[in-house]
Amino acid sequence: MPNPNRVTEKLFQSPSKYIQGPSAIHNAPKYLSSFGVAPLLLCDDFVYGIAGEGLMAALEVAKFKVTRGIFGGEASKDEIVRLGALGKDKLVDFIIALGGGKTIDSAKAIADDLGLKVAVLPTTASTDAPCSAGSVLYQPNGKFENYRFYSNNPSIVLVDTSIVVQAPSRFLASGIGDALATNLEAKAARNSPNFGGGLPTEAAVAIGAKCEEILFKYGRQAVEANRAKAVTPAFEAVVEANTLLSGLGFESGGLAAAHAIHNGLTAIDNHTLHAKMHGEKVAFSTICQLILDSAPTSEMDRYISLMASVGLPTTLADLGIGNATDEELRRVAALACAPNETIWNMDRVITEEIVFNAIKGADVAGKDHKVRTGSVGFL
Ligand SMILES: NC(=O)c1ccc[n+]([C@@H]2O[C@H](COP(=O)([O-])OP(=O)(O)OC[C@H]3O[C@@H](n4cnc5c(N)ncnc54)[C@H](O)[C@@H]3O)[C@@H](O)[C@H]2O)c1
Ligand SMILES: [Zn+2]
Repeated sequence: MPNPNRVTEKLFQSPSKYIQGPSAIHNAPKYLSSFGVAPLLLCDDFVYGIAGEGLMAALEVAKFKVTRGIFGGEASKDEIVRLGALGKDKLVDFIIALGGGKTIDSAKAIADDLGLKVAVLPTTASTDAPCSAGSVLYQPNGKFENYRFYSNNPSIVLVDTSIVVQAPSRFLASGIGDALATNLEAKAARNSPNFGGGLPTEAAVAIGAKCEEILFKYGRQAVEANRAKAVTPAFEAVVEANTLLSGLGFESGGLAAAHAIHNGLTAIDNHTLHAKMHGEKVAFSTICQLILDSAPTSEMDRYISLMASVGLPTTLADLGIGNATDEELRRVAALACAPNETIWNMDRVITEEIVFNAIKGADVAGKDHKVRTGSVGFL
């Protein structure tokens, strides 16, 4: 019987404009002039100090009437309602997100609530948040709450690499962990609808592959450049891979097991684990994805070597849960297999038992790699 619900059309979505370069923030007034005259500038106190103050001054010179919204640190409903009320009260006509993934996710939600456009100015290259039409929301205590999807992507994403290079290299490495999952998950989810509800286009497939190519070519070199605070061509390439290519690649390509297992890890209550960055948890989960993909050892080694070379976790112990019991890992697998999870985008047979075994298989693959290379990691 033909399935009447089967999606047949392809769909690709993206921000309207992406700008990246050293000192790009100086051109923000020019790029933002078509959006309105009274932005709500959302950033936390730390980011205000390193970039917000300068941006605010430049916008005021260009005659924008800027309202500063001080982001409290969690992408929670409470925070979104509080800052949305501020924006409404001050009659703002567009939103600017300046900061990391949580600031960006909150700004997207505020813009959607107020029916306004959002301009995203990431100050780290640590996640896929800048380009996507979605937010990951949390409870004020940091527990995952829900995903929220929007009909539009951010209108503009502007990345100033002179600011991003000032961030600790752990942020760039974490972005590499997140971006390394993109191509593998898109390949595993090739025949399932993407986040826009259509099938992946050839462009999305090519973007995922290009993203991965750049990470293997320049990932380690970029992290070293970041440590030296040097904006080099390798650094620029990896910032683009982490931010633009991975963002477009995951949203229009699709996610699979790696992000589902990342979400499943919240089933374990462990402080060290939860202090890990998004991309660090995704890195280990990507090894699980490789196991489920039946990747040969040589292929596993290629990914694990890159992860290890930039300090990403490759074992459960690296994540702080080396002593996790089978019962705990089964809870991770169960959560990764929740009905709405992206793991179901995969073509292969998936059960909680298969995922539990993949987690154990990934852990021993990471351990085996450490023994063979004598590496101890430096996280
Ligand atoms: N919406 C999406 O598509 C998507 C995709 C992936 C991840 N995410 C979300 O992104 C969030 C993680 O984002 P994150 O890793 O950027 O962390 P984050 O937003 O929590 O930021 C971490 C810290 O970095 C600081 N910071 C920002 N810029 C800095 C700089 N240049 N130098 C030094 N410190 C700086 C901030 O002040 C903050 O304290 C998670 O909530 C995750 O769920 C969203
Ligand atoms: Zn991610």
